[in-house]
Amino acid sequence: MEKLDLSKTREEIDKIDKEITSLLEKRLTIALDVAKYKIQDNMDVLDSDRERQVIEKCIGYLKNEKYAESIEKIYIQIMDASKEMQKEYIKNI
Ligand SMILES: O=C(O)C(=O)C[C@]1(C(=O)O)C=C[C@@H](O)C=C1
Repeated sequence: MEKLDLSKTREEIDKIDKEITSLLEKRLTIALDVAKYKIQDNMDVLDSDRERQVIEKCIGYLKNEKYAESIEKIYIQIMDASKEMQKEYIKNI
C-alpha cells in the first residue's frame, strides 16, 4: 500500500472542516428562523418526525452505505445542538 502523507491528509481534513463549519453556521442561522416560526405558531422545538426524515434523507445522499451509522450519529448531534440553540433563543426573548 502507498504510504500516506499525514500532514497532507490533515490539510485535506482542515479544508473540509472549513467548509463544514461554514455550512453548519448557515444551518444554525436558518434553524433560528425556524424557531421564530415555532414561537409564532406555538409549536414545540422538537419535531421527531422531521428529524427522522432529515436523517433518512442524508443517509440517502451517501455514495457508500457503510457510513450510514456515522451519518446518523452526526445528525443526531447536529439536531441536538440546533434544538439547544432554539430553546436558548426562545428562553431569552
Ligand atoms: O425543522 C424543524 O422543525 C427544526 O426546528 C429544525 C431541526 C433541525 O435542526 O433540522 C431542529 C429541531 C427539530 O426537532 C427538527 C429539525
